Amino acid sequence: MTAVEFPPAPKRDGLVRRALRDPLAVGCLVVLALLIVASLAAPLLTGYEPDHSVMADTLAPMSGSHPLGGDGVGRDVLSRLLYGGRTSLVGGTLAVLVAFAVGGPLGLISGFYRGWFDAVAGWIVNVIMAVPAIIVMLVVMAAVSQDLNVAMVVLGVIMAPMVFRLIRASVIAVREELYVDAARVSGLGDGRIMRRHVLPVVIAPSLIQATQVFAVAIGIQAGLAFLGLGKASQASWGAMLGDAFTNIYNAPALLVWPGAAMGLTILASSLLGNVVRDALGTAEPRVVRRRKRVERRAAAPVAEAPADRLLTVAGLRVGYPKPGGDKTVVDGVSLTVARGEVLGLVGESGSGKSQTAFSVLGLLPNEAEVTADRMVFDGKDLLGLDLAALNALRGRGIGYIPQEPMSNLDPCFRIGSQLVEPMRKHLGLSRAEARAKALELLARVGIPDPERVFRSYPHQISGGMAQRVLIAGAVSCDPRLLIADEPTTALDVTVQAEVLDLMRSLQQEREMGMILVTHDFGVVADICDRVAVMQKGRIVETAPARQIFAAPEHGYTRMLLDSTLEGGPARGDLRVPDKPLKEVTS
Ligand SMILES: Nc1ncnc2c1ncn2[C@@H]1O[C@H](COP(=O)(O)OP(=O)(O)OP(=O)(O)O)[C@@H](O)[C@H]1O
Repeated sequence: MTAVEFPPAPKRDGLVRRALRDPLAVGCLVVLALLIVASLAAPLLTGYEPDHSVMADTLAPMSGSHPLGGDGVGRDVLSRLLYGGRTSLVGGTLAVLVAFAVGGPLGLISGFYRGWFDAVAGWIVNVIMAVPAIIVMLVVMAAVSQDLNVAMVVLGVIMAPMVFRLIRASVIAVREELYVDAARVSGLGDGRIMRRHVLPVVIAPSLIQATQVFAVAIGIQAGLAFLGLGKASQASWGAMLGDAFTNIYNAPALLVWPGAAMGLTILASSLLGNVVRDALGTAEPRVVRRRKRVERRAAAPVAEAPADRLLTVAGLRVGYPKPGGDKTVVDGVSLTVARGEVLGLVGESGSGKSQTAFSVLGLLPNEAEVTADRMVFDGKDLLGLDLAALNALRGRGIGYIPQEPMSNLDPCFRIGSQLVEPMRKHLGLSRAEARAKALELLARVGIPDPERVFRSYPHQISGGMAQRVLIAGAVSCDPRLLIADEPTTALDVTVQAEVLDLMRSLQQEREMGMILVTHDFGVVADICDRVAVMQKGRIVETAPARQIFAAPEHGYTRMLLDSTLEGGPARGDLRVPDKPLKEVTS
């Protein structure tokens, strides 16, 4: 076994700790905290009510009793500044809360489920965005309420589409990540996938958006108050600016205090958003790789199958709508897998192997048109299963080993937590039991220091290790069928052989059926009992492995074998595999 070098497991700091290392963030937080504390403590810091007017104090200079002087109608400027801070901070917060309460859930659901909900939500959002925001607020303030807080609630609704679009885009990006597919395959339901994999990714851009909405809301609120809208008794920085503007030649200093307070608040919250973005490393958009999702049609009646039959697929077709006519990528595929049998699905790139495997897992994209005469797993009609039943089956009944190990582990979570979660759900184990089983499995798949790997994040282990972790995860809930999609392609040659050995021994020890998708006849010779050869979406030949190597019938199979052998012998003597073959009824 290859020795694996572990870098020392660095401790990942939380967002707050990372942000606090940045002096700019500390400065912004101090400014915002001072503003909040000062406005909350207004009654303690000044003895004047903000709308208490004394004619004698009109444009009074700074003094002991009026530290910032008096305004144009004899009100204490300090008092109005402090109480005005309340109006601005409360208004900004209200707008943020409403925008996220409306746009957040809509964006999450639209991005995650798409379909009709996405279409309807998108339409509503477009309508809201077409409405001129300032006119709506002017109408509301004129006809409904003079309260600036009401205007901020309306502003929140008007800004909700921005939040909706951002969250929807983030969710769409993350749900196309392979580790979300892997979580789905391990049988986790939508709620858990949303909580564990989607929300952590959405939080970062949401925080940045929140600071922007906050800053914009404070600016708009000040604009409304500057125009003279809002209750006369409601002190605000905008109203102070309006008052200062009318006295700009007599007392220009009156502009300074509300202007500085507003500028500082907007600057601090915007800069804080930037710091959060940098701390979370979200400056670059995530790369979208591919997406798989289930779409099922009504089932055909299920016929009796032999007792040792684990999987029957008959007449499977997968097509994708294209402008010039549908593109059929799987065309009438029929195959069977017996208990404890390894079926190799071979063929050149693009022949439809993965699409066939993903059909069984129910992980094809929404746009895929999937039909089959029959798809039965262990007596259960897969075509008739709803999403919840399919989730219960994946992981527990059918395990999946993917092609790209690193992309199938969520970089945000420790390996241990990614192994423990499906076991707790499917096997009903306690956290301690699941942990013990995970450590046992990590040792079983040949990981030299299970405790350490359990505590590591995916980036701290090698590709070969990650594939072993995924194999441990795939068998953790004791599935009866394992689907492995080119499980060694992304690994170097020595590790490939070890991983194959591991898969073979696990398969034999647990008597699992297996579909092994590969284009490598060396792998077929190593592991497979039977082989189905695919070309252009069809199975052109199915035969026991020995027969395929000794006497391939189809010209395409001969061509594939010749091309494999051209560069020299593959692993072992491919034409005469020495392992005993199983008798299989197909
Ligand atoms: N979402 C999609 N829309 C349209 N065509 C698709 C989609 N996904 C896959 N295909 C097409 O389906 C065909 C079969 O793809 P599949 O991934 O099953 O091939 P494969 O035999 O597994 O090849 P490889 O070994 O390269 O993965 C390919 O031509 C591919 O372009």
